Amino acid sequence: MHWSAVCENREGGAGGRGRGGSGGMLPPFRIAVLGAQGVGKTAIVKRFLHDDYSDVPAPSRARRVHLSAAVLNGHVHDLQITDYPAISSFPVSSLQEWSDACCRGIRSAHVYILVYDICCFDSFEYVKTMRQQILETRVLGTAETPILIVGNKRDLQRGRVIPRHNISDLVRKSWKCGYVECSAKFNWHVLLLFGEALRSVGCARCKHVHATIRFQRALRRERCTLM
Ligand SMILES: Nc1nc2c(ncn2[C@@H]2O[C@H](COP(=O)(O)OP(=O)(O)OP(=O)(O)O)[C@@H](O)[C@H]2O)c(=O)[nH]1
Repeated sequence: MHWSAVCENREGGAGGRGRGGSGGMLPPFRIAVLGAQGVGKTAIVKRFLHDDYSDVPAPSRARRVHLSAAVLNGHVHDLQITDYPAISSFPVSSLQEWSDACCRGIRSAHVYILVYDICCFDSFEYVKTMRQQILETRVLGTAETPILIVGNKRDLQRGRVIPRHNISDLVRKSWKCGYVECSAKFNWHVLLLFGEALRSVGCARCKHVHATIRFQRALRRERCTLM
């Protein structure tokens, strides 16, 4: 068994066409990355896709859609990772979603990655509110969309504003969500968090082995190529 990933550099506002419809490939996993301004959403995505990082802040005004593909046990899965700017609220209806260009596609994500900055209390409050709004706007009777909470800037651990165990207990035990702390700057646990996200989507072909382990194994064997 192996896990490797090949990521393309197709980016844009409209999302483009995935490869899910062709050649019998599976439909794309849509991953939405949300969080308050400056928490490091773009840095995380950039680190994951391009192994690149910059200390220069570049505030996003529009959402950015990245298309990539993961090869799982010989099957190609399209990934659509959307890096959203800090939205003021989660759209309550499809109409609201489509009337705000920043929010397009947000309600149909397969997994939400909610990022906060471990040194910024307000950014955790943002995540709390966003999670609540996602739960409230979910269409009744539909399957739950997994939510992964991510504490970024782990390298600034000394400036942490809420003890890790408090957050992790709340998130894991009460919210029943996954929790990962990472540093986009130092590339700590970035791969792990995307592995968690994919695992939570319930990828049929990776349910027996933790997706993260596959990523890491693949990387060790140099089977994972990020272009
Ligand atoms: N120390 C440290 N700084 C980080 C880390 N990740 C991001 N940053 C810095 O935080 C700032 C904001 O990062 P962005 O990736 O632009 O944050 P964002 O959430 O995409 O911001 P908006 O798009 O404006 O909402 C930049 O100066 C980054 O260099 C990290 O892991 N550690």
